[in-house]
Amino acid sequence: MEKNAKIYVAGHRGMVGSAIYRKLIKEGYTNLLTRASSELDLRNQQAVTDFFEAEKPEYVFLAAAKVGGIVANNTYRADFLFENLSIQNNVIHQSYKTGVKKLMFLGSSCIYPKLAPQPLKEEYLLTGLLEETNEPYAIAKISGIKMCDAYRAQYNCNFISVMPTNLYGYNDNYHPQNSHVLPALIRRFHEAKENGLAEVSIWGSGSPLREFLFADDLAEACYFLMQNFNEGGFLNIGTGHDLSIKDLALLVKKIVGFEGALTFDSSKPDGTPRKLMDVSKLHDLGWKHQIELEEGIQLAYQDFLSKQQENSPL
Ligand SMILES: NC(=O)C1=CN([C@@H]2O[C@H](COP(=O)(O)OP(=O)(O)OC[C@H]3O[C@@H](n4cnc5c(N)ncnc54)[C@H](OP(=O)(O)O)[C@@H]3O)[C@@H](O)[C@H]2O)C=CC1
Ligand SMILES: C[C@H]1O[C@H](OP(=O)(O)OP(=O)(O)OC[C@H]2O[C@@H](n3cnc4c(=O)[nH]c(N)nc43)[C@H](O)[C@@H]2O)[C@@H](O)[C@@H](O)C1=O
Repeated sequence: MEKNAKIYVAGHRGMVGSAIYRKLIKEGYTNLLTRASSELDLRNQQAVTDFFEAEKPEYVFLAAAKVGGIVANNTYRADFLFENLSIQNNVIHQSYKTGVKKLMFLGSSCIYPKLAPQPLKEEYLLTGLLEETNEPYAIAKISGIKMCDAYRAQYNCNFISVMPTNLYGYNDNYHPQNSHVLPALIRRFHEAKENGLAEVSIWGSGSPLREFLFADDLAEACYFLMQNFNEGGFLNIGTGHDLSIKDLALLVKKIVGFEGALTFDSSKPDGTPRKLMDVSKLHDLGWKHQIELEEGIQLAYQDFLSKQQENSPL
């Protein structure tokens, strides 16, 4: 990508979009295009058409989506399907219509079958039933991959797809019910420590295994792949290591400095037992993560605390 290329970062205010935006600024890109959802609702087909015709970006990072944890996915099933299909249909189609040179679509590790062999290889897609709690979101993400491939086949569009594992980092979503596990635990342990609570409740059994990649590492991978990956299908992006939710909780507990006990709330869903990404294709291309989990959680906790002090919305 030329340094003065017009690059649209869709979702630039989110955790992933803001990390990609920071990376592009650091690399000296001077012509970045952004819109908040309040300025441009990507579910609105006419608004997206008008925007692309007026702005004609050359490159697009599609990091705008309706995103949330296991309970949010299972509660707002229709919204996760409709909003994500609308956003990606509009952005991918208008990218084709206006001649975008390259687009990156961000999917998620939830696309894989619930009980696929581990670690998950890209070829395991659509080889089994999906995890029920996030099936709508997964169907939308699988559709995004297939749409990029269909536009490559029919219109020769260079639209690539990447599948990140669970992410965390700066500007994460700390909503008590709708967030993912890692930010949820940072907030819950912090508030328990501040309020002198005796125990903290962890959703589910604590037995599921999850892999976590720091969002700025993901941004590095997205930048690397935007420069070096020009094929159909998709690539896993992760660390290649996972841990149990119980061990994650004990790590967050230690970092936050909460000294009470853990309890496990079996009324909440465990979701997929494990979804460790096979990242050998990405490693073979020459990229590997840099930020390990303990350091990443410390960085995320500092960001959480700074936002608390600013009283900015969590
Ligand atoms: N977080 C995670 O663990 C993982 C995330 N991903 C993927 O990464 C991408 C980004 O996720 P993440 O950064 O965590 O999500 P966030 O919720 O932090 O950010 C999502 C962004 O999408 C924008 N957005 C949502 N709806 C609309 C809309 N209707 N019109 C315009 N913009 C909209 C929001 O804009 P605004 O702020 O202006 O409202 C927001 O900035 C998604 O594709 C997600 O599937 C993949 C794997 C794991
Ligand atoms: C990225 C990925 O993220 C989601 O899938 P998920 O990984 O299952 O999501 P999660 O982070 O919410 O849960 C992981 C595990 O953690 C346990 N857990 C414990 N305590 C809390 C807790 O307090 N909050 C949450 N959210 N989970 C908790 C929880 O019970 C589960 O066993 C989907 O968006 C999916 O579509 C997707 O793409």
